Amino acid sequence: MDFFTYHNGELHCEEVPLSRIAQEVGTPVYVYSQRTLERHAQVFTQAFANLNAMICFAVKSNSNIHILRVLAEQGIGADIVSGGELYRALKAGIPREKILFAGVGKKADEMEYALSEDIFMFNVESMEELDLLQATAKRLNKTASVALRVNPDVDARTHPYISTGLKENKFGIPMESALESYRYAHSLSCIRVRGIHCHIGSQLTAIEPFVDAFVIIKNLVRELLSENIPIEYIDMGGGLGITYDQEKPPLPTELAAAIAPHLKEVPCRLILEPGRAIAGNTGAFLTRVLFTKDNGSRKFLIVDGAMNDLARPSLYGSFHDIRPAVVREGNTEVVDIVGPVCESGDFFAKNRPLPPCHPGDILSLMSAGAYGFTMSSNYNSRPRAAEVLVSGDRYRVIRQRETYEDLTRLEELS
Ligand SMILES: Cc1ncc(COP(=O)(O)O)c(C=O)c1O
Ligand SMILES: N[C@@H](CCCC[NH3+])C(=O)O
Repeated sequence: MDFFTYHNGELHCEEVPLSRIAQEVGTPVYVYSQRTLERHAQVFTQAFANLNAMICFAVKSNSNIHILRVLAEQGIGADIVSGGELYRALKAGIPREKILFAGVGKKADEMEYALSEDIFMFNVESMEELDLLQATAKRLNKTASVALRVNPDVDARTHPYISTGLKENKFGIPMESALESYRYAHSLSCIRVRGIHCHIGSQLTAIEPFVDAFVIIKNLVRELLSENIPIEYIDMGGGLGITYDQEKPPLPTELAAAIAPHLKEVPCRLILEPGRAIAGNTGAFLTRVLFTKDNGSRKFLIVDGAMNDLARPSLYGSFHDIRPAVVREGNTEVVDIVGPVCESGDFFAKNRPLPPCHPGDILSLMSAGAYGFTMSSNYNSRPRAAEVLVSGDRYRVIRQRETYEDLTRLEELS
């Protein structure tokens, strides 16, 4: 459920008409609904409350510090993948004891930063990484709490670019060597083994892959415990999908119910790292129609947003619902919605039926709250979009639109 709805033919975010934001802040612009964000955080947290799960939001999905602050107020922690995300999480007031550091390629300076901030846990993905963490912790006279990320070889049945739990993927430690890797980790003086981590992919719309992976992990945990290797936490990562189009992903309560009987069999606390399920449907991306163009066989709407602002359609062929901010009467037309970037891959939708649109009209690309702004770039020297947070009948800019000066600021060397 979200709070983007039409009133009298005008699309609103909570009580604010999107056309007003477009007019006052300009386009392209990301608009987030605080009420939706809070609701999603609460629904997710409550679904797993009986299981006493720790919820760490995947900062990569939306890293604006104002969004993170809203989530921190809901008691949510952070799953980070870089020093930059750690900086943001701390700045947003996420308590260090709720911060997990994941990722296949952590650098020594990032480990040093995280160790000096005493974060909760590192999710380690290779033995070389473990050695570097041991050496770094030793140098700083610290102990690093660790979970090893294992790769259960389970098919998440999602887009291949965001499937991470198959043997062919770069993520995690293979199941065959997991036991041996844990024994080694347990022997290191500055490593405290505390958990096990697994994340099989993103935008999952079936429950079975989660359960299959959980059962594999549970069995491994039993083996580890029998060797007196202490596993206090099972971190199942993120991955729960959302509805972009017609998908019917499991509800958080359904996922909780499916995992609960297995979790009972081991003395571990559950950790989850949702990104999209919390942030995805809290955001919309607004773009203005610049021109229309009919080349005889196709009709194009050329808009002022582009693949640099919202990469998902170009990158994965993803579907985002597109709604006019103000609905015009008239016959539906089938159009390609494309941006100004010099690539044919710069499109938001192809062959999409839309009500009639004219230059100046505002279109809203829905479900853009996760992996939207965070994946944006300055390609074609396009300043990145502004971000706005709506609460009730008010809104505030939570990230200013970049300027031309911002584009060259770091190149001014003398
Ligand atoms: C380790 C890890 N945790 C959590 C997430 C968040 O995933 P999602 O946004 O699908 O919940 C990701 C991204 O897929 C990830 O790689
Ligand atoms: N960027 C991807 C999700 C990646 C998940 C990263 N672990 C998307 O937009 O769907």
